[in-house]
Amino acid sequence: MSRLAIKICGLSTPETLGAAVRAGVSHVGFVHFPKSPRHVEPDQIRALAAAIPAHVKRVAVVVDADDAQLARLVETGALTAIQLHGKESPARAAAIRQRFGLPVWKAIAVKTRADIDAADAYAGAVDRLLFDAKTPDGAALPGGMGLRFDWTLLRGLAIATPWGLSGGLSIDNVAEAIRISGARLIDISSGVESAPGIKSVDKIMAFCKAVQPC
Ligand SMILES: O=C(O)c1ccccc1NCC(=O)[C@H](O)[C@H](O)COP(=O)(O)O
Repeated sequence: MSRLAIKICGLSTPETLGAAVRAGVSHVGFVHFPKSPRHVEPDQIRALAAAIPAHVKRVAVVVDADDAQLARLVETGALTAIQLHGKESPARAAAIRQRFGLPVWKAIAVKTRADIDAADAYAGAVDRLLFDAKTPDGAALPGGMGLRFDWTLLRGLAIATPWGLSGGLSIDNVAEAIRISGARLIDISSGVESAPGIKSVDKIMAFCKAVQPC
């Protein structure tokens, strides 16, 4: 079985980024969305990414970003993928992949099985799907809220597009989430924070340790 991939999302300091790298993550995520407490500007991403070894992939997280915003992020030269976390259509996702020449991930907001089924529309348009919990109408953010969905909805999922699990994961529940869902990539943000936007070195370490036996 392939090694489990871990993405820590919403990193914004050299200390916590370094902890994630030491803990063995495969991916780090930089949120570029001004309403988020985890928001980072392209210059910060460039500086932060400079200290990351090449084997750790760097994902920019955006919400319905226009081409100008995406161009500023891609021009940092720091990214290995773009994660679309808004209401981007399959056609828009495919156009972004074509225009910017980077792998594109699409976050799928999940509450019911119908949401998982609807992800089929992105086949061929994106490189990875990230199943995340649907946030309530009017929520401040479309992600990073610590909400989870019914992981059994992913059991036995047979789709060609690589996928990952996100939403409400924590040190205490991640092993169960992996066992139930069968995910081989997991993504976490608020579960390794001491306050919104403040990542904890200790929690990052403990989370990665909790994943190791899986
Ligand atoms: O984290 C944010 O602030 C954020 C803001 C806007 C769009 C997406 C955002 N996060 C995306 C992620 O990939 C999070 O890791 C994912 O939603 C899981 O978050 P959590 O439930 O807090 O682990």
